[in-house]
Amino acid sequence: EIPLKYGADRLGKRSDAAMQKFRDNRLGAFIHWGLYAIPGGEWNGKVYNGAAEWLKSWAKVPSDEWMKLMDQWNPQNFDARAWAKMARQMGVKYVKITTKHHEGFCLWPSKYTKYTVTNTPYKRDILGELVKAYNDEGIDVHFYFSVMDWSHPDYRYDIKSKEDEEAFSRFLEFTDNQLKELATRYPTVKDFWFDGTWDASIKKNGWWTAHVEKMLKDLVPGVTINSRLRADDYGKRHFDSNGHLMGDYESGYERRLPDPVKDLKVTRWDWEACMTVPENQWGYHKDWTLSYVKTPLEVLERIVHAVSMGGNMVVNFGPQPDGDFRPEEKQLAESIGRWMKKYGECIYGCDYSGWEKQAWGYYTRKGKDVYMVVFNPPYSKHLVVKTPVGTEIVKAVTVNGGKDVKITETARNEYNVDMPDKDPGEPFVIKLETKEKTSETDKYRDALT
Ligand SMILES: COc1ccc([C@@H]2N[C@@H](C)[C@@H](O)[C@H]2O)cc1
Repeated sequence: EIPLKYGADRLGKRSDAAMQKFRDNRLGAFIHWGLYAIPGGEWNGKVYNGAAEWLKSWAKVPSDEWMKLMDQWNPQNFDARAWAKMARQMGVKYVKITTKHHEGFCLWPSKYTKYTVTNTPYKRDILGELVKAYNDEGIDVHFYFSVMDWSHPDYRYDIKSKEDEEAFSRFLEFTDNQLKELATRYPTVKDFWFDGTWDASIKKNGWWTAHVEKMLKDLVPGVTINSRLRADDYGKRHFDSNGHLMGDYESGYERRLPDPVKDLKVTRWDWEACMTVPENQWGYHKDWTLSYVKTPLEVLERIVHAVSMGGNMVVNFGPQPDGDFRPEEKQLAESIGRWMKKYGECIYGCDYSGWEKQAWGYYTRKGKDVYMVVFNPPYSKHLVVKTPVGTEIVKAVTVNGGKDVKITETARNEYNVDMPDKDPGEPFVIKLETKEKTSETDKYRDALT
């Protein structure tokens, strides 16, 4: 292995209680809320179909002009407790909030910049109110933090001169101060999810990313940090130059998921995916007709897909400038919540089963129980299940019905599991209780070929 000073500081998954809680949570929500919600994708009468939180970039708006949006930041319908109730009803166990996105506007009253909620007509500490409201509902709070900050004169995309070096060193100190502020003002924070860390300037300062991970773990015992923060001695990101994951969980699956057959390697580490409901909108965009918008069923399938491979899924919400949510997002939260209420035991605290995926859907596992989450009912009316050698199915029951399901052994380690006689009309779940096979004589005979 290559000797590294700033590579992975741990091999294998974290096994402490805080990480287990991160893992057991499985389903989270993203909140992308900032000045970009005010224009909602439109600038000077032109609607841009790129991601709304990047409008400043698409419309080439200078930062001082963009920050004038602060004078319009006055979300009169903002109600942190209503947001937290919506999250609880959706069944999310944690919420990741954009404390500061690339634009540099802070949802908390930071002392280190004038670009904060304090200097707006609204004044109030949005982040503080949200942390309290979510925690009061038993929901963990994670902080999204963009290192890249378009509002800061000392930010550099690359380091090409002594001047760059001095400016960026000031910028890294500013960033340290903001992170210490977040960790001390909001000590119940459970995770920092870093973004805006792909530039050469960061890759040339891998030491700093290792320092940030250590600083936050000293300030907030148990806190988790995503892999996207980290760069090693040679600028390698996410995985260090020896191929070891940095940070506590892989965070590269943004608007995409690992293939359930070809990418089984991801089951070796912790990972968390995040997704948008339109094709590519994180912040509020006034016109959702510009791209395909996923149905609740399509969102649900992605949630189950992630958990079936040992990952978490974070579903994004882009609140309106008035502080309320658009109807499509309220309906999505309700719909997912109704399903989670009935079948959530196949999600929370579940992991990769190690079983071979079948066409009808996905497996998840909790201890010796394996869940079949059926999205595609077969014409044969039988759900084919292949168990690993040495594992046998003792019993099958419907989740949210508790009805026994008939299983027929059809070959060695193969079973037909009957479909419920009444079509549930929605993705449904069968729980398989398994046990390790006693060594009995095997009545099956392989063909001689
Ligand atoms: C250059 O490509 C991107 C794409 C998305 C992002 C940000 N990551 C997502 C989680 C959102 O915050 C999006 O703005 C940044 C750069």
